[in-house]
Amino acid sequence: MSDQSDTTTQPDPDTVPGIPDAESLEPTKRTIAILGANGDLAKRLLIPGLGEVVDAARDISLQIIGAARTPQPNEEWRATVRASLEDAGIGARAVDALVSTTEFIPTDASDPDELRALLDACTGSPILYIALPPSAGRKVAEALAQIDLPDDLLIAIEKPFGDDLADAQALNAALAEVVPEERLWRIDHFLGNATVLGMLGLRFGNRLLEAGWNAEQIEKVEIFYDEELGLEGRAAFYDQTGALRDMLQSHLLMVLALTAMERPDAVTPTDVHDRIAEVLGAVRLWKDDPSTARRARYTEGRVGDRLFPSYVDEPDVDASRETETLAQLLLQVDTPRWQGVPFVLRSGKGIGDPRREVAVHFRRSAAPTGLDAPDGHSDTVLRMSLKGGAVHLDLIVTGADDVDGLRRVELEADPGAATLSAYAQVLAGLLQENTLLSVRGDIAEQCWRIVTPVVTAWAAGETPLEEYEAGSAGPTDW
Ligand SMILES: O=C1O[C@H](COP(=O)(O)O)[C@@H](O)[C@H](O)[C@H]1O
Repeated sequence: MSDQSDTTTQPDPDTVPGIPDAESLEPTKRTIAILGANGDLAKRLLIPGLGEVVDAARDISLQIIGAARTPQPNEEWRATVRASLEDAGIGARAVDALVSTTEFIPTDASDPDELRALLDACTGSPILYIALPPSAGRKVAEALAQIDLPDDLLIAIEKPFGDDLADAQALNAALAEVVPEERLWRIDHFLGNATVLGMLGLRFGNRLLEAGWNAEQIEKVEIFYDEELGLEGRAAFYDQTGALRDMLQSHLLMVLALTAMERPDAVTPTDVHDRIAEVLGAVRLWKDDPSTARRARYTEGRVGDRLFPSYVDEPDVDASRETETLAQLLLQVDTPRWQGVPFVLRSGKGIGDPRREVAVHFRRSAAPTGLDAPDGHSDTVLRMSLKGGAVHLDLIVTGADDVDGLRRVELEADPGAATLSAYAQVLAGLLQENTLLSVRGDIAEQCWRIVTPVVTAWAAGETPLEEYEAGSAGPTDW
């Protein structure tokens, strides 16, 4: 039985540490040169994200340079930038400032001389933003290693960070030849999600939760990020990537890390990253068994008012590839705090009524006989939404006139909408030179280590690729 209480608590934002405040950006003149500027990511997320930061912070001066191998007239590029910003609802002042200064420079990202020319064209402190497929990152790093670089250069690189563990290690080594770690941002926009970093405030700002955040009190943790979206024309990227690499290997493991890590001494990049690395170092597949990981892909179905073809019939999909559109991992965290607690991570595309939350299921209390909740679920559940940041606590209470009539009520704490989207929040960190919301190199490698046995088992065909109808809830019997 579920019941919506009207009890709403509003946490004081000042007590929740972490997310950089866009209003507090220092006046800076920067140029961000985007390698892969004609890609979907640049237009759909990166340029709008930069627009959001410029819109929110009046004192930042940013120039965007688009760079890609295929030449593009400046006028065409400016129109692209304008459309991308306007479609995202960026204010006219920021749109005009960014469009009036942007230019396009044709660049072969593996050619040292062309990279040198690109950096020379930057009028502000340069940021080289690598928005290219994982295989291209190393070539860029190797080309950069052959030229003199400006001392103030920052490098950002998009996920997935490499194709596998060995590739991520090689990419880390190549990038380390070019810039020190504190000038390198591995982008994972989930770190800018208000819920994810807000986890620090929620967990460590509430003694009640802090005291019960362990295996003695918690039965299981679910981290779900299902989406209604399907392939959306991204076959070139997604068909070689799949849900495990696209969502779980990067984003959902970061969410797990913030959920399960020990308390950092301070919310500084070093302290937080050390705690993240430590907890991820203790994560393994449940009982080290790759068959606990599951995969599936959608078949034809209706999602809302859209009719999805089967994944294999989507344009440019190679049906022989066995790409999964939904992946689930069952993990254990081998720290004293989490012995025996399963962590379920799942993300799927083409899901109707998708769940996007961290759900912490507390163990059942030893209520006296006769006080069991009528629906059989007497456990308390804390749900942290990964879309919007609201926190819900499902509690069991006694009915007002009936001491053994238990019912479930839901308390909601909604911190309200963040000024910046998750993507823009991470970009604000980059423009502020704050690495808190960047994925440190060792952390990126831990993420790959965790999923490697699954990648291997799936490549060997050891786990069946199941099917679910687009628009359904996905497989529910796992
Ligand atoms: O990085 C990615 O994330 C999105 C989901 O994040 P959202 O903030 O846009 O909801 C996912 O759709 C995409 O496949 C993936 O590459």
